[in-house]
Amino acid sequence: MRYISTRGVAPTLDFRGATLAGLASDGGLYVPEQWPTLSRDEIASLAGLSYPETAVAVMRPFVGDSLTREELRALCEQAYGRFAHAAVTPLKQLDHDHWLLELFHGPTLAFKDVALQLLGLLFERFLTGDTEGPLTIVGATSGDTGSAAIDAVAGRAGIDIFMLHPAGRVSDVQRRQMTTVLAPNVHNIAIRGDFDTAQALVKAMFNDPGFSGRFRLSAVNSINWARLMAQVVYYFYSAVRLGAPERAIAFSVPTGNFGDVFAGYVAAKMGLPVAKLIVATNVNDILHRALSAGDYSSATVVPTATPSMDIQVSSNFERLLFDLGGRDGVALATQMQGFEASKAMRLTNLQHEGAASLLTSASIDADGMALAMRWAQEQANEVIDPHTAIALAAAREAAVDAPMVTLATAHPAKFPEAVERATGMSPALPGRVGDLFERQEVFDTLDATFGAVSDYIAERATPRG
Ligand SMILES: Cc1ncc(COP(=O)(O)O)c(C=O)c1O
Ligand SMILES: N[C@@H](CCOP(=O)(O)O)C(=O)O
Repeated sequence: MRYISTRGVAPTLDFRGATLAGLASDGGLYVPEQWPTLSRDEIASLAGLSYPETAVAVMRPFVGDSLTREELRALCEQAYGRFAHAAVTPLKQLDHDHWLLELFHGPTLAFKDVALQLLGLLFERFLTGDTEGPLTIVGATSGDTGSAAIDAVAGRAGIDIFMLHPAGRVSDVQRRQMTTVLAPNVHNIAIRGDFDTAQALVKAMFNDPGFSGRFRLSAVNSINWARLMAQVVYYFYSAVRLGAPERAIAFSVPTGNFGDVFAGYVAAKMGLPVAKLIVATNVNDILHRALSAGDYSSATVVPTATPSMDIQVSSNFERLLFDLGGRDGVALATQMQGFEASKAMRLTNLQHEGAASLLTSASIDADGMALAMRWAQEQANEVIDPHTAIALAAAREAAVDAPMVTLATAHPAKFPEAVERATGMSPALPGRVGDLFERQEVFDTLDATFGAVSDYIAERATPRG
């Protein structure tokens, strides 16, 4: 399998190369040259497989020659062996039509662990015997990617990680899950700005030839293809349990950076019968405006009780626009450069109408979120996190004639205040996070400027060999 950039200029890479590169050198994102497909029989044969076995079957075509089947199996068993539930991503039924897909049984209590536990192992495997010098991972987080990535790479040789989070805009649990990891290769930076600014700074460092020439940069955000590949697996795993390929399944996905829902799009491209993908946003609803009216124009980020989704520039939307727009890298580069300059863009008819056949969207406000939390509690005695509630609210509004799976992306104890406000319940942190509130925190706070952040990293990272 070869990987091409959405902007058409960067070199084509194999899976190992795309994983280590993170972002393409032309500013685009890597995508597979073509979508591999699984036949109906192959999908049916996933029934009864364990999560790691399903992961091997779904990811194998993407990995190509970069790993043998046995190597991939060993990495999946190791990655998913750390999950606290035997099913790794269990389904829970809420009523006749609605299920929750619980994605938060990993070490840091959010869906990010599903991909990042594997990505940490992939980095280690691909760096073994490599002589190009240590990897400098630079990432941006609105709360959950940061802790999952840090857990996945803390203490690993040959890797330094610099994680930017928006100061004061993540929950206490999220912040402490990052800042109390005191491994020498972990560097936490609170920036005076929002997540979009942090993400733009990360991309600017990749795109600055002086900086990226000096350090061997890589990414743990969903700009890294390997992240999305690992997330495709749970769409197959859950759909097969609910009757696919004989019946089509709908998914409602709480969405910010468009990574999780794009993984669902990939599953559909691979042949999984998906009735609908619901893109559920909070009031930071650029994606809802784009999908419903073709208007992808960024607005000021409003802080909400779903901080992980307080995003107005969604990285992975570029992958969708590329695929729907006929995979024309030159045209997409012009479209994206226009957006980067003006913060506004119209979808072409091809992109807008192409999206509508599979994707629908909803913007859910604080009241809608709280109502969904109470409904889950009253209906099924389930305490859900606010991000999950955004998607559940959208799922309950949607007119879709298919079993509906809402992706439960975080454990409610990551956001105790919002849960308590809506339901009166105070969810307890699972024992696996340990004495989080007793540990010492270490992080630095910086202005959200390229100079401040790149100088900070340059002083601490190891230059290329
Ligand atoms: C708990 C939670 N739910 C939903 C999302 C949105 O996912 P995505 O950015 O892949 O759209 C995030 C952040 O990514 C998150 O942390
Ligand atoms: N909500 C995310 C934002 C970054 O998303 P990613 O999937 O691109 O890493 C977070 O928790 O940091």
